[in-house]
This record gives sequence, structure tokens and C-alpha cells, in this order.
Amino acid sequence: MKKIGLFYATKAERTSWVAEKIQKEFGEDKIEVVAIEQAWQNDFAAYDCFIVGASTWFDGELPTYWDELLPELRTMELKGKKVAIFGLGDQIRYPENFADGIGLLAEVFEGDGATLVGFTSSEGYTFERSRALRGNQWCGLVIDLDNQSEQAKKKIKEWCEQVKKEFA
Ligand SMILES: Cc1cc2nc3c(=O)[nH]c(=O)nc-3n(C[C@H](O)[C@H](O)[C@H](O)COP(=O)(O)O)c2cc1C
Repeated sequence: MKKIGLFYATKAERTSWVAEKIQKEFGEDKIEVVAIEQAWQNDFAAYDCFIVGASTWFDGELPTYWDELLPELRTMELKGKKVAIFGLGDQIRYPENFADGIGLLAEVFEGDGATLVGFTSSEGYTFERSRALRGNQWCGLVIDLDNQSEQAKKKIKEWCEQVKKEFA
């Protein structure tokens, strides 16, 4: 059985809400939650697969704790590991940096040799630019609780089913 770790900044309120839903979808005994504010390289080494989540702040930057950890995260060796990324953003107020945090995390984990999974369609979102795009797809799950909160639960559920298969 593959060991799955879910890493996110627990003080980010909306990200926490999404993370809880993901944990429930996988089953609470199937996934271990790690607060990124307490995480260190060894915590990542302990898992075969990761789910990592972050909102976007400060016009296209990662929120507190993720941004502080970035230099450390860039030195990890994650070859053979799979990473699924989820992120939150606001497409109406920040159309030029929509959900950039996902793209930033994707660059870091790919640079460490990990394989990204959990890509989703960018249809149904309105924005100008995003670092989270790969062609027409998001390189993860994008949740906009500011403008499309009614879609969130369905998107999370479907993404978890997809990621479970891709982690297997
Ligand atoms: C000061 C500030 C800056 C933000 N910058 C961005 C941004 O550049 N891009 C984006 O997509 N969302 C941006 N957002 C929206 C947040 O990512 C969004 O509201 C998210 O749901 C917050 O989740 P959290 O409570 O877990 O941090 C910003 C929000 C605030 C308050």
C-alpha cells in the first residue's frame, strides 16, 4: 500500500477546508496530514505520494510557510514519487495571476524529479494568465471559493477519484 502525505499550510482557512474534504474522500486512515509549517525534508522522504495544497497570495506568490520553505524544497530528491497539487485562487480579482501558486509548486516538485498527476480541464474558468496552465489543462485542481464555491465539492470528489487511480 502506497503511503500518502497531504501537505498544506494549516493556518490558511480555505485551503484547510479543501484539505479536509480531500482527506475524507481518500479515507482518514489512508492519508496522513502534515502541516507545512512544521514540515522538513525528511517528512517528504517518508511518503511515496504527496498531495500538496496552497492558495495564491500577494499577486501570484505562495502564502506564508510555503514561500519560506521553497529554498529547502528545491533541494529534495523525489525521483519515483508522485505529486498531486491543489490550489485556491480568485479569478475575478486576480485574473492575471490566477492560482499561480499551483504552477509554482509544480515547478519545484518537477525540479526535484517527481511526477505530477491530477491534471484537470481549465474550461469554465475566466482569467487572463496563470502559471498553473499546461496547454489547456491545469497542472492540478483549481478551486475558486470566492466565485464558484457551489462547484467545489463536486470538483474535489472527482479529482480525488482521478488521483487515487493515478497514485495506484
Ligand atoms: C491579499 C490577497 C492576495 C491574493 N492574491 C491572489 C492572486 O494573486 N491570485 C489568485 O488567484 N488569488 C489571490 N488571492 C485570493 C486567494 O487565493 C483566495 O481567496 C483563497 O481562497 C484564499 O485561501 P486561504 O484562506 O486558504 O489562504 C488573494 C487574496 C488576498 C487576500
